[in-house]
Amino acid sequence: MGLYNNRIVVKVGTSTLTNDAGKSDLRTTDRLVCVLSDIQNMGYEVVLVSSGAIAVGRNKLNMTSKPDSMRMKQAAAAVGQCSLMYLYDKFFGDYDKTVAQILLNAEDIEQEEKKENLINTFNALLEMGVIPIVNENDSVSYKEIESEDRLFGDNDMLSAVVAVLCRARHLVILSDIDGFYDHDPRLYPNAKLIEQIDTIDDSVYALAGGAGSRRGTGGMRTKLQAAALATSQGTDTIVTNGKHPEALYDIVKGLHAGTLFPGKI
Ligand SMILES: Nc1ncnc2c1ncn2[C@@H]1O[C@H](COP(=O)(O)OP(=O)(O)O)[C@@H](O)[C@H]1O
Ligand SMILES: N[C@@H](CCC(=O)OP(=O)(O)O)C(=O)O
Repeated sequence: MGLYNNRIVVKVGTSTLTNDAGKSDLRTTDRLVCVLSDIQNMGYEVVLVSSGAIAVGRNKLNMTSKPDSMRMKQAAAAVGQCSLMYLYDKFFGDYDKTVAQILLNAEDIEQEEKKENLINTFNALLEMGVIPIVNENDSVSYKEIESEDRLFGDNDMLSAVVAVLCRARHLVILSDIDGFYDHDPRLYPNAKLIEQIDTIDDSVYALAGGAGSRRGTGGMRTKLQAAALATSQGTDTIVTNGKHPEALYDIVKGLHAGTLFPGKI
């Protein structure tokens, strides 16, 4: 079965949704919501994979530092997910859009029956013009937050899984940086942006460092893993800067933005 050419999955990371003080970056969030709504008005089906629950919860609970213990992270996620969805519902509502929340963990796609149900739910929502907003089910799926051999790893991988389930033409991973560079630009100021990567092999993984900010997790390594999965199923994957969500207009038109990992089939 082929891909849906008008279907796009967009992943946004914590580092885009929050500012340096750890509070919600309302302007960036609203601009992203505006562009996603506009793209849907242009005839595209949009799925948003959004991180941010732990950071937003942490802020709401006045936790001064990133919680170390699993129970505090899960508690922060439970509080933050609620606030995050309230914000999305409000912002998307301003553009006359309806959103839905889908919280997932690895078991939900490992079992064939659950996976089928999930695909049916996505399709039903998209047919009705709803914008599904997906996150890991952090408050129950401790494996996803902590374990090394986890399937989702973090939301980069989750977004690739969702793009594959939805058979989306495009997966766009919005980060706090313009794309994939030949070195981590935070450590190497002369690093150069790579516009297209056709093969994700060990030499490419060797260029990828970890998370850049206190708020992000995974860094470029998990984005490469996500791109490897999505492109193996034909989905074009783009890593670009979430501070400039207008790039999504170019991407749906097939124009260049950030770093492109072309789909393989
Ligand atoms: N080769 C690379 N190219 C670009 N960024 C890199 C690279 N290696 C490591 N990074 C880091 O990855 C960070 C983005 O990932 P992350 O901090 O997890 O944020 P997000 O919230 O977007 O997932 C960048 O800010 C950058 O410091
Ligand atoms: N599920 C977690 C986010 C985990 C994650 O992958 O974060 P990020 O690297 O900011 O995309 C949350 O909502 O806080």
